[in-house]
Amino acid sequence: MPDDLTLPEPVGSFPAAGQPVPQHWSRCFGCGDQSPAGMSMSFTAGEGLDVWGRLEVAPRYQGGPGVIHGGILSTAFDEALGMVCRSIVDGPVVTGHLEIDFARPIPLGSVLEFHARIDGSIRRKVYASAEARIVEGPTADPDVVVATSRGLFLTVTAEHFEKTKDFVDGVPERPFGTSSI
Ligand SMILES: CCCCCCCCCCCC(=O)SCCNC(=O)CCNC(=O)[C@H](O)C(C)(C)COP(=O)(O)OP(=O)(O)OC[C@H]1O[C@@H](n2cnc3c(N)ncnc32)[C@H](O)[C@@H]1OP(=O)(O)O
Repeated sequence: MPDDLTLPEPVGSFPAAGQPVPQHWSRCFGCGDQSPAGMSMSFTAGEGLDVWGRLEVAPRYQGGPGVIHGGILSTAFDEALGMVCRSIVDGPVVTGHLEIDFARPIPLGSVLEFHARIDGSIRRKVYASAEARIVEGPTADPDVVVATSRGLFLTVTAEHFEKTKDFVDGVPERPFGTSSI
């Protein structure tokens, strides 16, 4: 992380502390309410440049026997870190780099709480970090951090999605999306 980062003021569009942070896109796999196979994560604004997120670990998120798939957990962190960028960016961001440390197994049936914060920004780059705790479920302990993450997000313009925006319901000539099978 660069040592010349700044911590901007929150943007006016970011909700007040304790208020829901709305989905950024209804079809988003992480937070969208029109993504039936998605994760339906919800978010609340924190006191500063931070958000709280919630994920119910459904049985279909299974990786190893009885535990969450690491890719699902990575997706949840991606979403939480992207969401906190909204505290300082009034426009779209995309993930440039994402890293995860998996500290404890997370059983299916858990409810995970994410706390994500802005570490700083410079030019188009926003650095954020987060941790996750199990707050409900068989091994719930709000004092134990079960995973941590850091990410770099880049602000982009609407033009970034220009070539893909017509594919929101799938690629028409390819009924199974972009797969060749
Ligand atoms: C409505 C609200 C929604 C907000 C809420 C959003 C929540 C969404 C949550 C899900 C988000 C996703 O999963 S998004 C999907 C996954 N991500 C993607 O598809 C992105 C694919 N990658 C790209 O399109 C591109 O590589 C970009 C846009 C990330 C960067 O390309 P670019 O725009 O040409 O930028 P570029 O000039 O290369 O780099 C700009 C600066 O960033 C640095 N940089 C770029 N990439 C990296 C990198 N991986 N690691 C380190 N540094 C990097 C460069 O060194 C440079 O630093 P310097 O010279 O300034 O020092």
